[in-house]
Amino acid sequence: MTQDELKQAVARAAIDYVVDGEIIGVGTGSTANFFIDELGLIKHRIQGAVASSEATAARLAGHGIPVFDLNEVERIAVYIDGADEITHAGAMIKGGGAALTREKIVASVSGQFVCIADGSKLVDTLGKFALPVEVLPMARNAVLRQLAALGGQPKVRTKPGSDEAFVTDNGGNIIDVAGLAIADPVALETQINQIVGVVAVGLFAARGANVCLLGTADGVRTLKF
Ligand SMILES: O=C[C@H](O)[C@H](O)[C@H](O)COP(=O)(O)O
Repeated sequence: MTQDELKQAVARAAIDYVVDGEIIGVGTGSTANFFIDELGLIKHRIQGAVASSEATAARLAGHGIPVFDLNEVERIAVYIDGADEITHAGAMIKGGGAALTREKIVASVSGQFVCIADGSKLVDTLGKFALPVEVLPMARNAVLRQLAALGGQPKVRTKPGSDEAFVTDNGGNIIDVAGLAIADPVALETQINQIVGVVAVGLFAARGANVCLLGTADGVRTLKF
């Protein structure tokens, strides 16, 4: 099976976690895109969705799914999203697509976090994937120096084919920290959250996934945490 087929399989399996009549929290990225396409097929069953990025909002709207502003919504039953890495305990690195801050916000008000990922994302220790951190632009270099002190190799993400800093949906920049072997994800998440100028860190450990639907050659595995 190709990686896309594995992503499609978990996206389809995630439909079982959609709660009828509710508003669904929807993540960002290639796996989430497969999920949005599946959600489009059952859109009559839901009230609508809250998006974790402008790209996701556009794709949802393209399927005719009503997109709600989070400020209009009191509670979200379930949040469904991909991950860049996930451990056997449900801690994740997210933000490869730069949507980590809105993803974290939407996930924080959701009852259940269902992670959908192909099998390559399951790891024993987080950190092979460079850890994304969203920062306020004026604090970019100050935060970069503090992140370097943690032992990794931080680098400002640039726009494709350019030396200019990449700009997120929130007007922030992203610093990717390579070379961290993350022994204690909750402790590192707390530590990075305390750096002034950080908007959000792509470690989802204090609030990790409740369920992971993992695409493997033998079918979709369900991990519960
Ligand atoms: O910012 C992007 C998100 O955190 C994605 O969920 C993550 O990067 C995984 O994306 P993909 O499903 O494309 O591997």
